[in-house]
Amino acid sequence: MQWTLVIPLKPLSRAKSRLSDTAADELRPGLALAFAQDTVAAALACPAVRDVAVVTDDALAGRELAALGARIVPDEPQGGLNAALAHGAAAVRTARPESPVAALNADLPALRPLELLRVLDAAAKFPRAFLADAAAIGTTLLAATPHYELHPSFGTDSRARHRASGAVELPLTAVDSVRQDVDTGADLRAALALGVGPHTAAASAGLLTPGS
Ligand SMILES: Nc1nc2c(ncn2[C@@H]2O[C@H](COP(=O)(O)OP(=O)(O)OP(=O)(O)O)[C@@H](O)[C@H]2O)c(=O)[nH]1
Ligand SMILES: C=C(OP(=O)(O)O)C(=O)O
Repeated sequence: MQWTLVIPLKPLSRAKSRLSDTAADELRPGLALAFAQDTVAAALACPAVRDVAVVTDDALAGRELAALGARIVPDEPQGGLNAALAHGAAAVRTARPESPVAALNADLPALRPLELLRVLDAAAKFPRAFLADAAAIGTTLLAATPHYELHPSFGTDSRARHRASGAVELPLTAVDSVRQDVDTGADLRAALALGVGPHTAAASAGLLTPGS
């Protein structure tokens, strides 16, 4: 199955507020962009991914992610994360009604294409399926196969909500790079330990010193 991924990205100036104890105000927009660049590049390198649509109103991020090969969809609803995802999925299905679609967070800087392949192949067996994040509280990926709506319910405690909505939780092991979202300094440290993409490696150089 060849998937279209929908990746939401809020304006960089407002992104990653929970990293404020790790990265200063003037550094966080660049970090958020780097996370998104590494996420999009790894997603596009996955053999099960046909294309990537990024829902964002950020002009700089739009240019940089389009340069990597993503389609940019303006965040027309202006209604937050789930409205942006539903809008992106609808745009995809308008163009290709039979397309399998999956929402993927933009903050997965350690994402590995072959781990994403395993997740998407597993998701292909169910109408709707999701992968819990590394903290086992949230969600990093929510997938819907053809003829099924995504019905995204991301945000705090989204794992329980997605499960309650009928989506099947994928019980995969060894897909840490798809689960490791970065919200806090501890998350960034965990992602760096897994191995991040080049944009995040450059943007985070010097941020976390050993033992800090
Ligand atoms: N297009 C769009 N994307 C959003 C919106 N809100 C959040 N996102 C994206 O959804 C994902 C998860 O978002 P959050 O965890 O709420 O926000 P964050 O910027 O990653 O981190 P915090 O500021 O620390 O909450 C990230 O990829 C965000 O960029 C929105 O209103 N529109
Ligand atoms: C939006 C989510 O992630 P975050 O932890 O980045 O808020 C989520 O887990 O549904």
